Amino acid sequence: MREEEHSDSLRREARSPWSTHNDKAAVTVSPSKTAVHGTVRLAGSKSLTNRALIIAALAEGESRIDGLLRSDDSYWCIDCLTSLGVRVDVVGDSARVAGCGGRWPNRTGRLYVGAAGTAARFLPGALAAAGSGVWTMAGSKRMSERPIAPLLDALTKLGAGIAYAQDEGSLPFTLEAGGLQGGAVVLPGAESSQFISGLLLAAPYAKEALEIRIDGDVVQRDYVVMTLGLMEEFGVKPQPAEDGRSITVRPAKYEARSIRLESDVSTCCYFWALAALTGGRVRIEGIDAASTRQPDIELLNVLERMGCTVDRGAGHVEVFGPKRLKGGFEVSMGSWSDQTLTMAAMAVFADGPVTMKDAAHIRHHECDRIAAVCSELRKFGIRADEHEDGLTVYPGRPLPSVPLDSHDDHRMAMALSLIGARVDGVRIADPGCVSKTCPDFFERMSALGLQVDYE
Ligand SMILES: O=C(O)C1=C[C@@H](OP(=O)(O)O)[C@@H](O)[C@H](O)C1
Ligand SMILES: C=C(OP(=O)(O)O)C(=O)O
Repeated sequence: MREEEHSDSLRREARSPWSTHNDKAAVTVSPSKTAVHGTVRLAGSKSLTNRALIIAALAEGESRIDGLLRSDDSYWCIDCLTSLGVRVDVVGDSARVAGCGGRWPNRTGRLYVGAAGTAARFLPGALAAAGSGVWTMAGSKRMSERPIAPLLDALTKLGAGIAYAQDEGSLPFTLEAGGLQGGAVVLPGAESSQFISGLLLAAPYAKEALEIRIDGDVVQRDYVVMTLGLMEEFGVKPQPAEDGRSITVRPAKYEARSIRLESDVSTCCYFWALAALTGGRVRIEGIDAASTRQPDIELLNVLERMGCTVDRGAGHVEVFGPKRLKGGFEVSMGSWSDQTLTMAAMAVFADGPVTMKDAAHIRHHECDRIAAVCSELRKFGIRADEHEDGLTVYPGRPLPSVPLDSHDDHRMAMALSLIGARVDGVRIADPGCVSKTCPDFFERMSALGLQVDYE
C-alpha cells in the first residue's frame, strides 16, 4: 500500500456507518449568491448524547433518549455499549436503552471507541466499576495518542487491573474489573475535563463514597458541570465541595428516565459564525441561551463584541452579522476551546488582529489544533502567529487557495469552510471527517446558500 493510501485508511478507520462523504477526496466551498438568511434546527449535543447513553446503560430499567445525535462519536459509543451486552434500539433520533444496573451482561469483549474522546474517557470507569469482567479497549490512531493516563492511573488505584497493549498510559489496553473502591483520588484538570467527567459518571457504582480531588484548574470546566447536571437528571446527586476543589459521590444507582437532548451548541456556532461573516442572519431553533449548560454558548458574547446583534429568545437564538466584524482584542478560550478554530476563521475578516489564549490543551485534541490552524491559514497567505497556548490571527485577503488539509479533524474542516463564505473556491480535503459530530454539515451549508461541490 502506498504511504498516502495507508494514511487515508488510518484516517477513515474511525468513520462509522453513520458517516457520509468518505468517498469524496475534497469539498469546495464558495460564497452564497444571495444574503445568508435562514433557520436551522440541529441534532442533539455530542456531549449530552454520549453522557446520556452511558448513564442510561448503567441505570436500572429502560430509558428513552430523544434528540440523539447520529454521528461517528455516538455510533461508537452505542457500539461499545452493545458489545457490553446492553440493548440499544435506535429509531431516527430516538434511542431506547435497556439499563443493566452497572453489571455488564457481556463480561468480556473488544470495545472500539473510534476517535471519540467522550467514549474513550467515559467508558473505562463504567467498566472498572462492574463486579467482574475483562475487556480490551481500542480507538483510532489519534485517540491512542491523546492523553488518558491520569484517568487510568486513578482507576488502577481504585482497584482496576490495566495492561497496556502498546504504549504505557494509552489506548489500546485491557481492563480487568473488580469493582471500584471508595475513598479519595486525585485527578488533574489541565489536560482534559473528560477525566473528571469519566470518573464521576461511574462513581455512584463504587463500593463506598468516592471523593474526586481536582488538582489545578480544570479546562472547559462547564463540561464537568454538564456531567453533574445529567447525573442529577438520572436521580444521583454528587456533592461538590464549596471551594470547587473536590466532588464526593455516594453509592447510588441511576434511575431510568425519558429525556430530550438539547441541540449541539458547538455545531450551532458554525452557523452563527456564518451569519457574522456574511452580514446575514441565522436563527437556530431549539436552543435556550439562558439555560444551556453547553460552554460554547460563550461565542454569542464574543460575536456581540465583534459587532453582531444577537437575539436570545425562549427556545431560539438568532445572530445578525454586521457590515464589518470588529477585531483588535484578546480572548480567553480556556472554558470554550472547541470554538478556537471558529474564532480563527472569523478573525481573518475582522478589522484588527484577534489573539486566542489559554487553550494549550487543544494541541491534544483531534489534531494539534493550534499548529494545524496556523499552518492552514498560512496557506491562504494569512498571518497566523502560533503561541504555546493559542494563536494570533491577522486580518487579510485570503489568496485563491491551495488545497487545505482538514487534519482528520471535524472542527478544522467546519471552521475552514467558513472562509468559503467569503472567498471563492475554498478546497478542503477529506470532507467526511465532519461526521465525527455533524455528518450533514456541508448539506446544511448548501441549504443556507453556499456553493458546495465535491470531487
Ligand atoms: O466532556 C465533553 O463532552 C467534552 C469536553 C471537552 O474536552 P476536554 O475537556 O478534553 O478538552 C470538549 O473539548 C469536548 O468536545 C467535549
Ligand atoms: C475535542 C473534541 O472531541 P472529543 O470529545 O473527542 O474530545 C471536539 O469535539 O472538539
